[in-house]
Amino acid sequence: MRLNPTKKRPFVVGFVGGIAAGKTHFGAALESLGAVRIDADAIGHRVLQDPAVQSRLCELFGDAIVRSDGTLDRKALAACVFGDTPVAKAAKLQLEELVHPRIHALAVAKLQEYQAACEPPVVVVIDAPLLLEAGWAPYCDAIIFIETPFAVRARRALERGWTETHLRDREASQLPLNEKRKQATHVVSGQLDESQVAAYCEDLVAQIEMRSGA
Ligand SMILES: CC(C)(COP(=O)(O)OP(=O)(O)OC[C@H]1O[C@@H](n2cnc3c(N)ncnc32)[C@H](O)[C@@H]1O)[C@@H](O)C(=O)NCCC(=O)NCCS
Ligand SMILES: Nc1ncnc2c1ncn2[C@@H]1O[C@H](COP(=O)(O)OP(=O)(O)OP(=O)(O)O)[C@@H](O)[C@H]1O
Repeated sequence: MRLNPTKKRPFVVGFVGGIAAGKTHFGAALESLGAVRIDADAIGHRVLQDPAVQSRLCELFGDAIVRSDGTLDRKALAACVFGDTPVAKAAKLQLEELVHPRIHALAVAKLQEYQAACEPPVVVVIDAPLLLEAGWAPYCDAIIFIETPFAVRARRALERGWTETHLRDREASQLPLNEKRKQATHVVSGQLDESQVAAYCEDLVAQIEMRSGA
């Protein structure tokens, strides 16, 4: 039996950049053109709801990370793991050792599901803030760095309820921006207006379709 020899493989786009650079924004624009998006933050939040994960987190960080109604307090957990002290750094490693393999397995399963679909999507977007750090680059056909100045990102993060310190603490624990930029295959401004973002994504999809002969 031949297995659908003409079936096209989806083109996988990973977005990287600073926090609040606009990765999800570009991903959503691609989704509106028919792409599907794998959202690593959302998968991470699901993993944190796993009772076995929660119980291990309580062993590691104490019961204060769980609210009185039994749900995990992500803000409290964030306070344990993001910071410049050796204790916070060790705590972040412990959290990542616990959740990253689970996030990775779920994301890869999702990617394989899209790849095996009878009618695979033309584009799969991987929206993973730690795409490079967590070793997901080999899954990507293109890695797009979104270039957005710190001041703009700080304003966006503020609107999300973060302080500048939150932003700096988290960003300090990621790969430096110049390194992310270096490892990318494309660079785009994170300050494009809506119609420019749409035009960029339309052009990208057109190039991908042309390449794959779709
Ligand atoms: C620490 C947690 C509980 C904080 O939850 P919170 O709701 O405040 O943040 P959220 O998950 O929405 O992440 C927001 C942003 O923080 C940054 N961030 C999250 N985790 C990390 C990390 N381990 N290292 C560096 N930056 C991180 C990312 O830029 C992310 O987009 C949560 O981020 C978490 O469980 N992180 C570990 C899992 C992880 O690494 N997720 C990233 C996807 S691979
Ligand atoms: N080009 C843009 N113009 C105007 N606002 C934007 C633009 N790009 C992103 N934003 C806004 O900035 C905020 C952060 O964007 P987004 O969530 O896409 O960033 P992110 O890189 O995915 O963030 P994170 O690092 O937390 O995953 C959102 O409120 C979004 O609507």
